[in-house]
Amino acid sequence: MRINGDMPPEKEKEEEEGKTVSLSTQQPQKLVVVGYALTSKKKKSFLQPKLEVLARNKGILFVAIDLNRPLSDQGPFDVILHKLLGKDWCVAIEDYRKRNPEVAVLDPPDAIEHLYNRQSMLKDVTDLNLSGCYGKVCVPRQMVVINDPLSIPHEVSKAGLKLPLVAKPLVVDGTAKSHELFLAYDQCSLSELEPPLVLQEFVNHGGVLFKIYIVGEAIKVVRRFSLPNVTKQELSKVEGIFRFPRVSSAAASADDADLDPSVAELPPHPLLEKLARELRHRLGLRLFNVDMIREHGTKDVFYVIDINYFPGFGKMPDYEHIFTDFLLSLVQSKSGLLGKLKNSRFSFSVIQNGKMSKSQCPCVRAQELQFETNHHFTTFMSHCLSCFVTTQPAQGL
Ligand SMILES: Nc1ncnc2c1ncn2[C@@H]1O[C@H](COP(=O)(O)OP(=O)(O)OP(=O)(O)O)[C@@H](O)[C@H]1O
Ligand SMILES: O=P(O)(O)O[C@H]1[C@H](O)[C@@H](O)[C@H](OP(=O)(O)O)[C@@H](OP(=O)(O)O)[C@H]1O
Repeated sequence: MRINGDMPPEKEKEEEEGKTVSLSTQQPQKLVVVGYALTSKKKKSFLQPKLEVLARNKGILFVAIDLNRPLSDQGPFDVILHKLLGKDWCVAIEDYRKRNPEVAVLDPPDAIEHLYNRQSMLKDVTDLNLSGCYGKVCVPRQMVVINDPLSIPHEVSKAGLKLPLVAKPLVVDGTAKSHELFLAYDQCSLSELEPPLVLQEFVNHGGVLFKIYIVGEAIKVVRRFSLPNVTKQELSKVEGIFRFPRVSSAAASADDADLDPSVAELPPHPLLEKLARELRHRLGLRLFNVDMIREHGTKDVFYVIDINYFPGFGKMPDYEHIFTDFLLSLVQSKSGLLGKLKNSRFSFSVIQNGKMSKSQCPCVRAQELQFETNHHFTTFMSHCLSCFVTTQPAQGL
């Protein structure tokens, strides 16, 4: 396909081979091929026509990965997007990532796995210190119950958790059951719950929740309806455990609703910037969202209650622009880093010695790696590429 005038012969050849597309300007662009491995539900919500059309106009092509064929026989891909459960997929994509460091695989399966457990999911937030960022970000007090439901009332009182409590299945595995949540008003009824679960203190927040979507460096925050406050009076009168629906995941946005301004005011942007930067780095992920609430009656005390990998981006305003820009930026920063690595003194010493001391590591997570074989070096390259995209440019390069 050629839309515009003359083109150098080598470009012409590339284009005939289907590797480049010409857009409306004079510059032919290399096609960015994005392989995706998503459930049919996720494909439907994410790969909407408005995304595919804009992507095509920007030279990005989405290609479905065939799960019945080896990944290595497919592609070549520039980027892989994936959200599938199961050990087999994790092993296959991890292996592919190691062997193909030039492909931006979003995201590493072990980092995604970290979010599939409601205990580990919030750990990085607990460790954060965002002082001086116009607000405080906490995690509700919570405990994990693995077995023996009859012991829950005693364990809860021993831990000093305050009622009401939100009971959430410990593991989030994409099933409807893993999103079945209960609100418990009294201690005795807690023994009716089915472990393994997390019991989390309910934080009054005025019925509005902030969903902070993170796509690489981009942040988008929206308001959603959430559970109403539980008053002291209600707590003293009501007993039992009550299942509640996925209220904040409904498509209805609270952005245009007539809300109390002190409840509706968005969290300060510098706070969100810092939170996103820290979590991107600590989690090693580029595609996620954070559910955050403001403690009712405060201006700047926030709680993170949930973090989701590859959430419903289709509901994020402008997602098609944000996502396509992100995909293009991945390809650009990747070629920049490869060039730097090839020319750097650092990569030379790694290849020469076949080993790297900890002090030479350009990024935090690479410190865990040792380079005894070429394969190890390839692993590092793959790791470092993802680090480069998620964090600052690596030191020493
Ligand atoms: N500690 C809490 N205090 C107050 N409300 C809470 C708390 N935890 C959860 N909620 C309410 O319950 C809803 C669902 O909780 P959570 O996001 O943890 O579950 P989920 O199953 O992972 O939901 P989804 O994946 O749909 O975002 C929240 O959006 C919020 O309305
Ligand atoms: O975008 P928000 O409001 O956060 O809600 C999402 C959930 O958090 C995700 O867990 C859902 O994705 P999965 O069904 O792949 O887990 C995701 O499903 P979707 O992508 O099919 O819309 C949403 O339900």
